[in-house]
Amino acid sequence: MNDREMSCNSGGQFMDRGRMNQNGVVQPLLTDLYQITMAYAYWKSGKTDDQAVFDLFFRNNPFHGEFTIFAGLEECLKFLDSFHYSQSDIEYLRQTLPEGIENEFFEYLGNLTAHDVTLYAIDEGTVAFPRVPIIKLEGPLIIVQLLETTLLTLVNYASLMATNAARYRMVAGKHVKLLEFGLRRAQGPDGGLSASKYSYTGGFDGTSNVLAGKLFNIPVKGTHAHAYITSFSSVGELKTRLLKHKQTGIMEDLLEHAIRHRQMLSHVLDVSTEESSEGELAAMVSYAIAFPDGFMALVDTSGLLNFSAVALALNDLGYHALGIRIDSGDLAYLSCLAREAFEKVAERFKVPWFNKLTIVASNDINEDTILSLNEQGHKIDCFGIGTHLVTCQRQPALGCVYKLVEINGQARIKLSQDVEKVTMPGNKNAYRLYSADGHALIDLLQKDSEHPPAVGQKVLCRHPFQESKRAYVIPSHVESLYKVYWKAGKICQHLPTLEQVREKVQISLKTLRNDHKRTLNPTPYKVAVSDNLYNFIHDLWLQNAPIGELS
Ligand SMILES: Nc1ncnc2c1ncn2[C@@H]1O[C@H](COP(=O)(O)OP(=O)(O)OP(=O)(O)O)[C@@H](O)[C@H]1O
Ligand SMILES: O=P(O)(O)OC[C@H]1O[C@H](OP(=O)(O)OP(=O)(O)O)[C@H](O)[C@@H]1O
Ligand SMILES: O=C(O)c1cccnc1
Ligand SMILES: [Mg+2]
Repeated sequence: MNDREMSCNSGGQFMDRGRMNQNGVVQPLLTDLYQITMAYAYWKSGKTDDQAVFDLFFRNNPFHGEFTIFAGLEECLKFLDSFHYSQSDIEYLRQTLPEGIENEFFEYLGNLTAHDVTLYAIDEGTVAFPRVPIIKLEGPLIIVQLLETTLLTLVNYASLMATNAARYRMVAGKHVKLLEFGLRRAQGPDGGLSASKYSYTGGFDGTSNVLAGKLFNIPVKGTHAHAYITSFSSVGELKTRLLKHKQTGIMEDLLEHAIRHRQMLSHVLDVSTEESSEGELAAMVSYAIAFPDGFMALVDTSGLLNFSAVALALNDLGYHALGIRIDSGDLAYLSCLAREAFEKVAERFKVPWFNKLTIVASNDINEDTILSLNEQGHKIDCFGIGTHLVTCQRQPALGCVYKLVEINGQARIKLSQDVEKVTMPGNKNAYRLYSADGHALIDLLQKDSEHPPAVGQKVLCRHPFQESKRAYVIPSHVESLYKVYWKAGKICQHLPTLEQVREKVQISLKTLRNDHKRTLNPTPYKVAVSDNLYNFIHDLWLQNAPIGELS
């Protein structure tokens, strides 16, 4: 039994604690069958030592936006590090692949590692743009081909999720807290964990997903569900009403305090005590007894009276409630109503901290809901967002692809009727050119043999396919986008923590002009090729495009 099997059998799907962890389900067989059948055919045709270059890139930004956040790199590196077919993998392949596969091939697979591969990538957490490879791999054709599907599955959802989260963060503004509540609606358990991890990367503040909290060191947060309220129908059901005073240590009847305050509050808030449910009061009292320092209650329209009564009762015993969650109705209106009520109570009962009670809102929230709530004016401090965040409702997949661009030093181009799908051939480098005010101006792809662009020097940037579209750029700063992350069997960069990647996202987004980031009709960010690469692509295109015949 190898390490991987042991770690799965010992109950943990994920290994290690703390940093970004390798998911146990990520292993060489987590791929499409055709990668392995191609590997055999490559092997049979003597291509074992062919040297290939593959680009991993996407063609369109998601969510009708003009940027994408690159995420998933660390998982890719961990995958390369552990890449190895176990005995049982080989056994399974023997039984599964078509008959007649030579035994030596299985021996070859059994000894295969990613040690001869070199991986270049842009930093995880940076903004990325269509056609600029976010990862570039060099190495023996068979192994680099075998990595395709797994790398794509590690990057596509991670980047989509991080981008989605970053967009929610942009519309919510930096002062509102964002919590990910999506596990129950996510695409399965692994989708749920990835959603929690990468929504944190993209700018969320925490998750309700406890396992994600443990594995990735993400803050875990939560309130309570409707079930807790509806599980009580009267105060008679309370097994205890007693709570120790925080300072004196004397046990007091919390319910009694709450009922007394409820009478007075009903005048202040202009709500009759008849309108508020006794079961709800019982539920809130019992929850407050369980969490006197962390009392956060789910309120329906009528719940403000009971909440305020219990919060004032807690105050009598030396505790400060945290706030409420609203999960139905008009969230803008109800949040304003709640804030107004809290302000009244703060003044009338001389409890200034009541002004600062947190108002959490949830219920099918998406980017548009937040934009609309912003327009209407609201008093929400925190959004709990599930379904639309984790399922990426507006666009459920990012279309990263993995294309062969060079083999044995020869550039390869994939032609298509659709110009969008023509690949950028050859081994390339990528640079981001910045203006004097620190904004990213353009991403420039060059042949790897070219000199990098230099600060203060005019560089011709050409649209890859439209001859007349070109511009001179004099960069104030040039960023070489690729770093070697994996070489000779080793991760060769210091890997940032999840927290650092999260910070990187915000830093990187700041370099983008606002018109690239706005939600409605954002301006496309320019991606260009050097004059040299332009001519190279078009010569190769002509060489490879068959000449038609008219008859
Ligand atoms: N002020 C508002 N502006 C725009 N959208 C809102 C506003 N308030 C709530 N919403 C959204 O409107 C939708 C209301 O959904 P729905 O009518 O199903 O909920 P509800 O009936 O209020 O609550 P429940 O979940 O209890 O059925 C939700 O997607 C919510 O996020
Ligand atoms: O709405 P989301 O963005 O997915 O956020 C998570 C939701 O999950 C919970 O209730 P659930 O949806 O399970 O039940 P309910 O809304 O019908 O009460 C919670 O009350 C939120 O409404
Ligand atoms: O803690 C919460 O309020 C929560 C958690 C998951 C889903 N909905 C709400
Ligand atoms: Mg719901």
